[in-house]
Amino acid sequence: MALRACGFLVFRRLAQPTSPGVIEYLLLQTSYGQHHWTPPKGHVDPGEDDLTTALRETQEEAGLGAEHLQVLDGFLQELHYTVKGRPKDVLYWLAELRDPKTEVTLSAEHQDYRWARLEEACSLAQYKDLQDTLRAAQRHLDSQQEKNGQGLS
Ligand SMILES: Nc1nc2c(ncn2[C@@H]2O[C@H](COP(=O)(O)OP(=O)(O)OP(=O)(O)OP(=O)(O)OC[C@H]3O[C@@H](n4cnc5c(=O)[nH]c(N)nc54)[C@H](O)[C@@H]3O)[C@@H](O)[C@H]2O)c(=O)[nH]1
Repeated sequence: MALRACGFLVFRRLAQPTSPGVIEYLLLQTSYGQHHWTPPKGHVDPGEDDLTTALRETQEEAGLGAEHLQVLDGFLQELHYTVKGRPKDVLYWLAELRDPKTEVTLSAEHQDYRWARLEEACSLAQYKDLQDTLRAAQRHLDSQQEKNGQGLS
């Protein structure tokens, strides 16, 4: 059976005095293995539902709880890759940090974090499937912004 993990592409909007808000995505760098960068996510516990896992892992790994996050409707991406010969399914929702100044608090699983604009986030992410997911998130946010009559950078 495939491993299953769930998490959030957490983003924040930084208000700009002369231009529309800049979007930054939260990535965490693991303190083990290849020190890869990943959005907050983790394995689904037995009997746990996917969204609860995403919230729990984001609280544990970044110190951001449901009260800090606005989960967006209409965005859910599923990644499928292999870890040590075993298939793994990873689900990401998109969530906005309500107050962009909220501090991130790491656990021992991660050694660093970065708020990164799309291109930097894609460069940190390394994996094409995660890069595609970040780009899909940006398209989703851009299209929402267009509907609301505002531009995004
Ligand atoms: N000491 C040590 N301990 C480890 C290690 N490994 C785990 N632990 C322990 O596990 C706990 C974490 O448990 P949770 O938080 O519940 O789970 P996750 O959040 O799911 O975390 P993981 O790290 O298990 O899973 P991934 O991020 O998926 O990385 C697995 C591999 O997949 C590749 N990979 C990663 N992302 C992508 C992607 O987007 N796209 C593609 N295509 N590939 C990707 C990459 O090659 C990577 O090496 C830690 O506390 C450690 O105790 C390790 O190597 N050494």
